[in-house]
Amino acid sequence: MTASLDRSPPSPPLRLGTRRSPLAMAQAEETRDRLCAAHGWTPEAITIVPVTASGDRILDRPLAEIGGKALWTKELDAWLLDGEIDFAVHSLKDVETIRPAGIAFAAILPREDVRDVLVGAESIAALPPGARVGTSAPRRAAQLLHARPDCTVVPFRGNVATRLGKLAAGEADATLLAAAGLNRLGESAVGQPLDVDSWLPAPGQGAIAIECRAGDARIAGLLAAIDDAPSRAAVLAERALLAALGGNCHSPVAVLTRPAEEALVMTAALFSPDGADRVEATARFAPGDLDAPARLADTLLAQAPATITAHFAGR
Ligand SMILES: NCc1[nH]cc(CCC(=O)O)c1CC(=O)O
Repeated sequence: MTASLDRSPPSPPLRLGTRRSPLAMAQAEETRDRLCAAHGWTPEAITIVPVTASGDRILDRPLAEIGGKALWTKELDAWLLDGEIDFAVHSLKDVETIRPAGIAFAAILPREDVRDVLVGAESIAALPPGARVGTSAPRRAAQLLHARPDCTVVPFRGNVATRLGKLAAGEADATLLAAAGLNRLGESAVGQPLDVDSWLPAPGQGAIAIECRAGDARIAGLLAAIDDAPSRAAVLAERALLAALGGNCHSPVAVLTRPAEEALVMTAALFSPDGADRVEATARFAPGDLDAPARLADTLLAQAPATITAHFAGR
């Protein structure tokens, strides 16, 4: 990361769009701080513009059931395309695989802890028999039921604090959250992180994506200063896998891409929604090679039973 020579702040200030949840606001502040540090600006150089997303308005149904597209990005996409904001910050995990024409990733911030955290028990094995586990993520539900078919999944929607509140109120015995979200909210002491060798995260988990209008060279140039190339290579590979599977952010797919001596190593697993079936495969490829993850998708689907392939459209 190199500081720009021109330290005069932009005038008028740049407008950064974000969802309103406490985690989204923390991510927006992190983005503003990194951008100001990279360019030598004071925080007034960037105005944070909060937007209520449809996904935050509808809280009584599982997301997979609402089914609508772009629940977290629709409003910010419109504001970006209309020029109401200059750039938008998202949890990459929540960004649809196919983006509107006219919107481009301008930066991926350094990836946070990628792991899921179990809150309410020391480990998956230590969950009491028949434990009720709160989650609305099909991936987490399938992973849990694969390891512990005796457990019951309780639908758990809402932001991190809401879910922890439901757990405290006894609506479930345990819940699963992303370490990245907890860390960014200053709640790193909550729960037990799950080892990635036995519990893979979601595609793009822990990464923050910053988008601008495609062709906006001024904003793209400013954002390039905070792009983290290794994180970008890993998460774009995970999105390429998801796209080739014909999956979306509600698909029971778990994946992690790790750097290994000039290469990336991707391990991915697909589940049937009830967790009964699971297939896994690993590939090693060069950063930037998006055909390799697509081939890994083919390999996974070729070895998967119909209980799994029924939930992926393939290529
Ligand atoms: N599905 C909601 C969501 N989107 C991003 C995060 C956490 C931050 C991240 O994974 O980058 C969370 C909460 C969670 O899964 O616990």
